[in-house]
Amino acid sequence: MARPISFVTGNAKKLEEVRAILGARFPREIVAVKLDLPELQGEIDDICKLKCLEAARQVKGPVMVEDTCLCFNALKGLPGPYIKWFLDKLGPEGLHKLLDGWEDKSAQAVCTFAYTDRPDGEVILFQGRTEGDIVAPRGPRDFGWDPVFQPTGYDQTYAELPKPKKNEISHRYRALAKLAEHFADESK
Ligand SMILES: O=P(O)(O)OP(=O)(O)OP(=O)(O)OC[C@H]1O[C@@H](n2cnc3c(O)ncnc32)[C@H](O)[C@@H]1O
Ligand SMILES: [Mg+2]
Repeated sequence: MARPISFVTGNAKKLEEVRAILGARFPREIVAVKLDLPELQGEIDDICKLKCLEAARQVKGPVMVEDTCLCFNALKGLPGPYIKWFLDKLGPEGLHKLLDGWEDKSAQAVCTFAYTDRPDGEVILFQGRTEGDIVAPRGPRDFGWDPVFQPTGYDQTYAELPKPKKNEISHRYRALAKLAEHFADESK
């Protein structure tokens, strides 16, 4: 039996969604490790790789980490990986206001999982992307920027959509589908 994978995150909501999306079909056991890892500035792939290697150093075994970006097309992809700090300071209303001067309200939610089995190992990335628009906040405020992100083709925000629906179309779902495929092949 392959060793369990530690999912290292400081975000309980991410963990809840990962568990709901992967469900019982996933061939490896996932163990949650609550650590707020440092994130370097830079491009998303590099941020994820370094975060993953740091997690492996601390956990000393197979780990996965995840980084989520919210990229406004009018702002050439910003806030991107810095969305956490923008959200902390501006709140959902402020995120929507950032685009006041722009006609283009489109955005992409991007989720990148990184996996490695040891601190000096290869890091594999799995990325998922969902397109949408930034709207005035609607719906419950229990998870990040969900109230301002309305996925393309829907008239509800992520926050308003029933959880199982979000988990069928989300950036996180799409990234986890790739990760699950990788581990399904590995276990054959
Ligand atoms: O410990 P980690 O896994 O890094 O957890 P974090 O909360 O620091 O998460 P990120 O560094 O990836 O920053 C992403 C920000 O976007 C938020 N976020 C992540 N996924 C989201 C989702 O599906 N819907 C809404 N907000 C989300 C999250 O709360 C953060 O404020
Ligand atoms: Mg973080």
